[in-house]
Amino acid sequence: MSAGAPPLAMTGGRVRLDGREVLRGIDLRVEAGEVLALLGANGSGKSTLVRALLGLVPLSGGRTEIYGSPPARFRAWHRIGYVPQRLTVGGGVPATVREVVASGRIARRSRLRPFATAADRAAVQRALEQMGLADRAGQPAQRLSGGQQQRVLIARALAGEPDVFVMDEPTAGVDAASQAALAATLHDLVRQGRTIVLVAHELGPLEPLITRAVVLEEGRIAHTGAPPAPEGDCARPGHQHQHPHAAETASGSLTHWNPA
Ligand SMILES: Nc1ncnc2c1ncn2[C@@H]1O[C@H](COP(=O)(O)OP(=O)(O)OP(=O)(O)O)[C@@H](O)[C@H]1O
Repeated sequence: MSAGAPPLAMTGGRVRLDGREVLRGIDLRVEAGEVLALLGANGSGKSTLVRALLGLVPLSGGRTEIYGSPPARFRAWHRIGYVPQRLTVGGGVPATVREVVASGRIARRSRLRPFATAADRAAVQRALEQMGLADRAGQPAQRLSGGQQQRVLIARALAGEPDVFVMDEPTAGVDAASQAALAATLHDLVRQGRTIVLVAHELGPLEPLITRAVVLEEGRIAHTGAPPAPEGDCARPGHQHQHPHAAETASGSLTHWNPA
């Protein structure tokens, strides 16, 4: 890990899946304190990109670094909180909501401190409360609804108190009240200087937090620029944010982007 290296940096990143090039030369550097939204149509490569940034999908070309280290050599995983698109923990195992959320602390364990501490328990409880799950802590996670399970995954990442959150569609299937709770929680984290990368189709209440938007099209970065500005019609209550203007570049508006 090199001092001053950005949290995430990919250069010429390529990913091939089933013989098809899904990412085609991605240059993306995420600076500390940014709140980056990855936008784009279904299948444009957003999930693959966040997974590749974390080394969960191997690159077929280019390179990617986490705090200056290739993923295979990166060790400080407690600095990274990943919220995958779907529940991937507890499959077949009747883990409770609290157990799943507590698993977010595991990367903080060490040989010297192998057991859960009071600080671990407090962080888990705080994360459960932030995501409105405290009264469901003892329930099997598998029996929760899709939106509730998504909140469990967010709480798991929050519990780890990472420096960087990488969230793949954190608001998908999550009700309005929980989206607002997530926005408030992320707002606090941003004020504390945390870095957030999130994939989204609909930014909803997260929109004011976004500092940069990157739009993917068929595995390439088509546009990058300022976050959507809620003005005029967009400021109307109930406006459906489809955002063809989602990422206005300094050099001009992004009129070509049409979300699927
Ligand atoms: N394991 C895999 N094997 C083969 N192809 C895959 C695999 N995972 C994803 N793909 C393909 O890669 C492309 C990009 O998928 P990805 O899930 O990254 O898109 P996305 O932008 O996140 O889409 P969505 O908005 O629907 O979540 C798609 O065409 C998809 O079919």
